Amino acid sequence: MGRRYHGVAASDGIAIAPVFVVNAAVKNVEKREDVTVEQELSKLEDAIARTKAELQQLYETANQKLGASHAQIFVAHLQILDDPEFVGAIQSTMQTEHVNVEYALTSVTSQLVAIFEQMDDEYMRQRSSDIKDVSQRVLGHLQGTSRASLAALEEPVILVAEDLTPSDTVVLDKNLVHAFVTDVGGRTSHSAIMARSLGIPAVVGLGEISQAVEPGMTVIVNGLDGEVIVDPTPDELAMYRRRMEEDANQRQQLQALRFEPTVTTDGHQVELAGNIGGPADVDNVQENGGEGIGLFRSEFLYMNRNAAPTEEEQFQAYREVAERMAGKPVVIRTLDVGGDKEIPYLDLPKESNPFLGYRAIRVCLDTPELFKTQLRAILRASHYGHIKLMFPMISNVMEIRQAKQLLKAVQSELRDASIPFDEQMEIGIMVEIPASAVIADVLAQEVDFFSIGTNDLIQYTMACDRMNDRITHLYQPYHPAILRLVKMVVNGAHQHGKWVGMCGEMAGDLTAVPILLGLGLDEFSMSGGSILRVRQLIRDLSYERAQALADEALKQDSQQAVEELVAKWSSH
Ligand SMILES: C=C(OP(=O)(O)O)C(=O)O
Ligand SMILES: [Mg+2]
Repeated sequence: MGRRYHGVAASDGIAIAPVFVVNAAVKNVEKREDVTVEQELSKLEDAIARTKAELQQLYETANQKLGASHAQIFVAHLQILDDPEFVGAIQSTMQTEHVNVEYALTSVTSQLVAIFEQMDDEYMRQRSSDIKDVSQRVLGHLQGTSRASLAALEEPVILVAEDLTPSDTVVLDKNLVHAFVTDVGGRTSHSAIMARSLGIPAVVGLGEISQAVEPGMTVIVNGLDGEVIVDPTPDELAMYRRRMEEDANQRQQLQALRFEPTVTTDGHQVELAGNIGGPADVDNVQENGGEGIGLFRSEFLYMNRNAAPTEEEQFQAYREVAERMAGKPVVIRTLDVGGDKEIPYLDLPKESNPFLGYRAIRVCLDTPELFKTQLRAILRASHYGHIKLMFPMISNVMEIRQAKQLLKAVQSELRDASIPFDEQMEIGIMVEIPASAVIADVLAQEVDFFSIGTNDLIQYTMACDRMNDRITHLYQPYHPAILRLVKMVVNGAHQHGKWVGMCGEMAGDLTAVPILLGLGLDEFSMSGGSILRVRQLIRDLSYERAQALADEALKQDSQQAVEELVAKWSSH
């Protein structure tokens, strides 16, 4: 038997390929004083030239795939390599102390990082992480363990890493990277979301898998069950190759449903949409028959850069998505920063309970200039497609009113400037805090729609951190309390003639879907790869039976009882 590891099933599918270890941990740097300074200087020059070439390539790939705003970070990194304070300091350390280049590089880096980290200015503090990043790249070239080769893969591989950074994932070629496997992370971490949007299998949160494999070893990644098999036996390989084939056949067959409506056997229709983090993810939603974008996580536009994206940069991204969706709805969620989503340049305070703290709409209402820039960009883009606006983390009616007040102010500025926008744009909120679910009937009078964010709703209802792997058994989507809250939200919306969707992970969960359908959900939004399977399931169901199932599920005493009920129900 091969060695088996269990982690979080982050993106489904099966892959078999040799391992490519990303950034095989940079080896420890020793201080050596028996060096020839000339030689060390020339090694530095060479490593810097290679790092520049690598950054240039990253810049071009990012610019092409994700747009200028995402590419900007690499320009900043290139500038560091031209900065005499950095390069000059490394050279003079080698000359005055007669030490090896690796040592000079790491000691200058730590000195600069320490200086920058103490500065009051957040922008300057952010520079310290850029310097660390650039220094790692140069060191990688000096030690021959660079991440650079990731951009120049030639054979299919499975990436194994402690974690993958946005600058790694930007350059991935999904034809060659067949899966991801990482030590850290959960279903909502960056690498997991990225894998789902690329449509490749991934297992994350595996502990120390990056230490347990050697480059070139064969591994099987089973993203359906969250399992990784290292060094599989011929029997295991044969079995998983068969499963891969079945999986591929099934996907092929599902393509027949790409342009079909999602309608039950007794004629009840719902909408299936996709979740995206930016324009690059639209393809995957369209290839899988998404009827719209149910969640555009706009915070991804703010990540991996040194300053907030300008109005124009945001406008271009929103407009591109709206145009490519060609009249189909695109729900853009305003900035949801905080919790696990860090954006260093926004200078948010460190908090002991960040998920219960200063995040999302709370930050936006408190920094109206930042918020209004985004609202202007979204409104301007609304002229080019069917955009809907959504506010995250709403807990009370006052937040909605304040946000709408700011929106009104921006609308009137645009009118004054004769800039066109969609006057009828729908305004909705995420329902992801239990308080909002309970007063959904009240909130429904303030908005056009709801989208239920179960990723947060479950963690807040169960008092169970969604990132904490010690308590995953308490993170229970089918807990009757969650089902009852969903029911309250659906009823609250429908009572006032508003539609209600769900964009948390639960919307793509095949066990939950029949119950959610029966509870009356109008729209289901999920990662692109899940859409067709959910469509197939719903097209085989009767709405009447699903309603009876939902009624029964609400009466159960536990998540386990609900699971048993669904299993029994499905087999009839
Ligand atoms: C969709 C949600 O938002 P996010 O995962 O981005 O917090 C949610 O909370 O369910
Ligand atoms: Mg959320």
